[in-house]
Amino acid sequence: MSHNEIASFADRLADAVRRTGSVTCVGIDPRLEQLPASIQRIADNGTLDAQAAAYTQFGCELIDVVKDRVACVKPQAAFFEQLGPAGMVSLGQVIRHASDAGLMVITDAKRNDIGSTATAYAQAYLGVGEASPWGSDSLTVSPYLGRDSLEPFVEVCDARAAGVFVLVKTSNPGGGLLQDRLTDGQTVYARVAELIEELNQGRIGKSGYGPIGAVVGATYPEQLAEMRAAMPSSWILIPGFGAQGGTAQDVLAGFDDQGMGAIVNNSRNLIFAHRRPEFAEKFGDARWQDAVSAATDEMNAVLAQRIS
Ligand SMILES: O=C(O)c1cc(=O)[nH]c(=O)n1[C@@H]1O[C@H](COP(=O)(O)O)[C@@H](O)[C@H]1O
Repeated sequence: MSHNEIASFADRLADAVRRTGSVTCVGIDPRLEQLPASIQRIADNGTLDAQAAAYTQFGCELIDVVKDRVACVKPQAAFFEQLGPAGMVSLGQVIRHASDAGLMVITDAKRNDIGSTATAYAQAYLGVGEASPWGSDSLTVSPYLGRDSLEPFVEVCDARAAGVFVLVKTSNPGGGLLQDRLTDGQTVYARVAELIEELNQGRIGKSGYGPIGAVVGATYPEQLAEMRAAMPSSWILIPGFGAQGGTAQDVLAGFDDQGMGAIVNNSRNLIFAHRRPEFAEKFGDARWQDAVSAATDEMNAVLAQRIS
């Protein structure tokens, strides 16, 4: 399929959310020691290649479990990079499997650099089908290098119907050291939001959203409300739900009045659901896929109840 024939990233994400009735994003953050025993066994010989094979198997099986339950997945590049070249091949296989399964893929690699280098990152990651070697619908990026570092991503988003999620207000406790600083009477994160809103102008699709999304943590509900208002044209990726303490109540302010415009990531509490006491007893390690589906259904239900 040519990228010229496909709808914009923002519109495809809106369609996927509507089709699945889910705003959950399943974070694919594999950690060897937390994988089910049947998957860990693949890595028994202790090599990075074997561990990468385990990550591929886990990622693909996980995708098969959630593909009809959620709109999108977010593979976390760090865990794959940690394994060297074999891990990067595994990341590519997992992205491809998700895309083939009809899921929207956000590759979480938090990339960016000076403009000319940013172009290379954008070309590498963005665009499905034959458009890019990684084949992601979207990528997380840092705004730290300024507007000219984001513009190459915007150009590639335009050319390939792709999207990015720019770090605005991150979920970690220390993010405020820089993000909350006041400059000209405005926080740094609010200045980033202003830039995102500017970049989306002229690019807004029928969903009402543009290709430049924002990352705002579930752990900062007040700032999430502030950012929803500041960026009416921006999809918000909300991480920090579950393991980091964010609740359904905390993420409500990220949605528009149609219950759209935001997706809520959960990694550990979904993908390792077989380790959570309430699911461990019922399903155990051997039925880890059932634990993932139960945890995903539960998160979908809790969010749907609050958002509607
Ligand atoms: O960009 C992200 O997705 C991200 C931004 C942020 O502010 N906080 C944050 O936790 N993340 C990512 O979201 C995932 C959260 O994982 P869990 O805490 O296991 O749900 C990890 O892959 C983080 O790298």
